[in-house]
Amino acid sequence: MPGMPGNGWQVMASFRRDGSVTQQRLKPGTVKRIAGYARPYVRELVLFLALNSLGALIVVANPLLLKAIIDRGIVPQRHDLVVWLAVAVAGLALLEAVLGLAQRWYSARVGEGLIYDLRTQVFGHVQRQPVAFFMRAQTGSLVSRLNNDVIGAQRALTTTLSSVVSNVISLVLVLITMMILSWQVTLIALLLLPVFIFPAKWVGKRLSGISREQMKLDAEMSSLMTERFNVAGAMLAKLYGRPAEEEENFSQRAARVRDIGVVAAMYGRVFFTALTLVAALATAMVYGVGGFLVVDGNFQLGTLVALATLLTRMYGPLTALSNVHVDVMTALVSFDRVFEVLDLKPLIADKKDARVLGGRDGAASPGGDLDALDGRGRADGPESPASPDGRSASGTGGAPHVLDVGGGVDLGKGHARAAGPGQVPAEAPSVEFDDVQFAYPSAEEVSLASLESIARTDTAPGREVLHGVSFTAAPGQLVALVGPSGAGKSTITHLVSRLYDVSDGAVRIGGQDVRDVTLESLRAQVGVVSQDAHLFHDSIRVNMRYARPDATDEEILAALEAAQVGELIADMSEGLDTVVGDRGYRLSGGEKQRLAIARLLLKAPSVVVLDEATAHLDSESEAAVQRALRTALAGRTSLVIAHRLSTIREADQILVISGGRVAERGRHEELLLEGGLYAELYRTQFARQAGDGDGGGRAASLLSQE
Ligand SMILES: Nc1ncnc2c1ncn2[C@@H]1O[C@H](COP(=O)(O)OP(=O)(O)OP(=O)(O)O)[C@@H](O)[C@H]1O
Repeated sequence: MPGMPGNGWQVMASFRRDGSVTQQRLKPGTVKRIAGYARPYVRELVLFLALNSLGALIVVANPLLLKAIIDRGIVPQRHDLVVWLAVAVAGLALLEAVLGLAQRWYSARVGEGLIYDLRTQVFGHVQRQPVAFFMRAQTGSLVSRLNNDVIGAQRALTTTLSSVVSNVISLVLVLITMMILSWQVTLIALLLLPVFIFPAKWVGKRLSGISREQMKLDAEMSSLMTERFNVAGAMLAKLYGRPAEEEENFSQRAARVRDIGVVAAMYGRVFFTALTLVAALATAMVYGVGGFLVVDGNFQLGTLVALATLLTRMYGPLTALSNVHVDVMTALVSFDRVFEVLDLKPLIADKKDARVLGGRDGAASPGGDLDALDGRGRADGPESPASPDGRSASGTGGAPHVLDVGGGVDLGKGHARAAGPGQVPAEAPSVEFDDVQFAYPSAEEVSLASLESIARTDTAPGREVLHGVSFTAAPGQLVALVGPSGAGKSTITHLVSRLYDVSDGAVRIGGQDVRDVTLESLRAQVGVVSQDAHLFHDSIRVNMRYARPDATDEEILAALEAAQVGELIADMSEGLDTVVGDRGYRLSGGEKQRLAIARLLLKAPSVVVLDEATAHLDSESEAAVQRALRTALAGRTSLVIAHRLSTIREADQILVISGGRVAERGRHEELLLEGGLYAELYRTQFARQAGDGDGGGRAASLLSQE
């Protein structure tokens, strides 16, 4: 397009950016930190910028060659020179093409390399955040931080840097050359510039506002779709929704997206047209004024053509540079936002001198790096850790993974000690809560306001949820937690696997404070099965191996068998290769929990934390889950949020939790006779199960004796 600045689209993209970023304050040291990321790519960056500068030289060389062709070849009618100069123009074009490819190679290497570095770092760091972080942060914002901001950050080093460097160089060269050729014409051309720059700035501002609005409307429309089209949302819409109203609601949002799209397109076109028009007008003016001078013999024809060509290469860079501060700030702010995530210290991390849980020597983990989940070598290492009293502990290191436990374990009195050798961990540690106070961490401690959709208002420290909870689960004991909703049962279980840290008091496993041991060794010993156990969208084999990567198919099948899902898997045509999870084979609630129990058996932890499923299961699944649980709990110290009468009846100790305190404790029959909260709970929650052949007949009769 004649008079069209080569990088018109790029210029427009720059004006679309949100100009308000320039008001943001960067954290001190951001630029220095970015330089740290650029360091591994210095060689590529230098070569890239050198190639860019060479490209800028060609921008000027080309019009000068045209001038030479006209003034030295065409006008004096020198055929040889015309041919040679034309060949030179062609050669230059070829060189430009090669330069372009080389530039792209280096910019892609630097850019993609940097994206890779940042992305893997952010992923690793986010993974180490406590679960509280994920409860607050919106998955969408988090993924966007991993994608958009990381990409925005790399732009700082490639696109923005290169456009600044090449625009400055080419602009300086173009202006100098034009001045040399004719300072009068150059001045006239420059006079036209404000005619464009000011309206461009105005349209640019409008454009960036429209772009922002467009993104917001797009996001709203997408989230409406995501919410309505996920399984739970679709189900709710089917049961309660009014399709006509849903459609109307959606069409209103889509219409706003459509309308703003039209406005954005028109503003974009106006901007682009103005840019092209000014360059074309300037060209006309140069030809008008310069042509006059050529006719009068004051000016060579070639000079005129060179000036007109150079002119078209002046407006693009000038306009781009007039908005460069927005580009640079956008890129820097992206870096800042990525750094913000990287700087969020994980609330739960290994202490510098963290020991291996149950470790014989309790040696400090290597390196002592707060960020690193160290102690790996020890946890999986050959030395078999032992509990403090010198007995060999299991779960970490040398825990036997033999799963020959399908034969039914007597869960009657003393069930915990019923496990034979080689079946389950030989010795389980005690679990002790010592005057535990706990408040959920405040948002400020665990999250970033910018990752939450609604502005964070609850910066106040969380209200205390547990008040002086003390109890001890002796090795191999089954402790059942019961209590009204919101009493703090789940919270207690979260503290065992250190999903959160206590505010005061201590949680000890085998006598060791969980805060003093490595997370890796802690999680190797503590197995958790939640109510709605999550399975990845992958094969059963992969899901099972998540618990123990080196498990053989035989071991997996044995675990499945012991968890009462062996038959189900055997009936599947693809066996262990069957894909389960969100979009895979649909498992029932009971099957899912049994699969999770199988995963736990494979892990062979010595402490089990379990939230029994409340979902109503038919009596067959119920019995199967119950059998699976017996296997899972045998010989292990277990803390179970109990919803089944059979479990609480078998518990060595029942803790009745109420309002964050242990209100009552004892065995089933003792507590029933006390006639307190437990008896009340029994009446409202569990007595019903007594009639379901759950072995609660005796309990029911006890109650009726009151
Ligand atoms: N992530 C959280 N952040 C802040 N407060 C929380 C969080 N989770 C739970 N709470 C609060 O802690 C208290 C105890 O909740 P918890 O989930 O432990 O109760 P629960 O006894 O397990 O209840 P349910 O039987 O209904 O699951 C409740 O008042 C709840 O509102």
